[in-house]
Amino acid sequence: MTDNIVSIEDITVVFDGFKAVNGLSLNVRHNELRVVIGPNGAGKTTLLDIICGKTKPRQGRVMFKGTDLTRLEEHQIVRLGVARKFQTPSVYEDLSVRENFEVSLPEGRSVWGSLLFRRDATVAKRIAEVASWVFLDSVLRTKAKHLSHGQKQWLEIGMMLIQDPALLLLDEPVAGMSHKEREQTAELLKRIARGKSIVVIEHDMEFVRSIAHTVTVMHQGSVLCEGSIDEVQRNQRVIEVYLGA
Ligand SMILES: Nc1ncnc2c1ncn2[C@@H]1O[C@H](COP(=O)(O)OP(=O)(O)OP(=O)(O)O)[C@@H](O)[C@H]1O
Repeated sequence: MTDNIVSIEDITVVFDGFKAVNGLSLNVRHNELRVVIGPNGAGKTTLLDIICGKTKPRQGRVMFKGTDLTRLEEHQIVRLGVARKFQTPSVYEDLSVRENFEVSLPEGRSVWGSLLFRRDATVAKRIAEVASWVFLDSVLRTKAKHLSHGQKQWLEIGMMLIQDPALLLLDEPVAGMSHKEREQTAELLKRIARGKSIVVIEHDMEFVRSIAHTVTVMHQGSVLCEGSIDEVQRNQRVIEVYLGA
């Protein structure tokens, strides 16, 4: 029995002859909050794209719950328990916060367009619970378009949580957030990681320091080093890559 929720094994991705990811291997444990950092173009977003099935590698496997995700379609990967958040928040602007949660529920998806599924007590409880986790319980009736940028980021994280995934993939979740919102998001991610695994791409080193269990540094499509934030910040090759970038 492996302690890893996801094992990325020797992945290579080629775009027009260019190796965006080059023989990359990475393991993420259950209930781990892993941060991936690296200079622009290091292949961080491509890594998340491979796990969620958006990009197919030329070589390698991504093992999750005994299944090779590289053989599955994106919607099948979502159903297995992998949720992805892109850099820009993507919420339904004209729907309220509550409705955004409703359409994200596994039950809501099949009737999308009508919103006619039962608003039973279980659904209401689940929405209230998630709304409170992501600091939106007081704005459940507000249309998403009236939320601040930070609140939209939280809403999207809530829309992932409501599906109860085992693994969350987050691309720069605190971009555009205020200092206070960043602190709240750090607390949120730490709380989520008590029961789920998270892989987060982040540039803000103060934020990274506040959340990371282990930091993976990517460079030119491969893992340059892995360790605690202090270990990677002391690493001579990491310093060279960042100064030379
Ligand atoms: N669809 C694509 N077609 C061609 N090249 C691509 C494609 N997607 C990414 N690339 C290239 O692959 C490399 C890795 O890109 P990726 O977006 O994964 O890097 P990143 O580490 O996330 O960078 P950033 O921090 O700037 O977001 C870059 O050189 C990028 O230009």
